[in-house]
Amino acid sequence: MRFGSRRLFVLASQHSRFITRNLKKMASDSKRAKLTTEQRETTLAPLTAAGWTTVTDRDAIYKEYLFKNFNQAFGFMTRVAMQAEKMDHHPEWFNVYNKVQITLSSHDVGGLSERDIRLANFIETASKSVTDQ
Ligand SMILES: C[C@H](O)[C@H](O)[C@H]1CNC2=NC(N)=NC(=O)C2=N1
Repeated sequence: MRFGSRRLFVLASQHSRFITRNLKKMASDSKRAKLTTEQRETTLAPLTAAGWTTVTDRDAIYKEYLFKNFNQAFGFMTRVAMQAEKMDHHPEWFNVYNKVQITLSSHDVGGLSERDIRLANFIETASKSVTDQ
């Protein structure tokens, strides 16, 4: 079978779009999937060291933050809320005065995913930036 250069160009372009689409799909699928055992070992270790614990009755992580007062707690929550909206990934949380209790889990996959790890790491940074003031 012989192809003219125009036909070859069209085929190459289609192929390249096909590859790009599949790579993107694979990347978003893995972000949406539950964490593998190996991912849990590497990504949860630093969070555990920072005080996050795994929840006993479900596949989720939890941490309680204590701030100086309500203003500081709510400032922290505001930062987290804006990031959560940006990520379309939202915490389960409870606040009384200076206390914020946070549970993270991906409802769509029924457990921990990369999005929980990313949000937890953001939350760690946000808590530090608020208490540093
Ligand atoms: C419709 C909307 O995109 C979904 O409900 C999003 C919103 N935020 C979410 N947050 C969390 N933690 N898990 C989800 O599965 C989830 N899904």
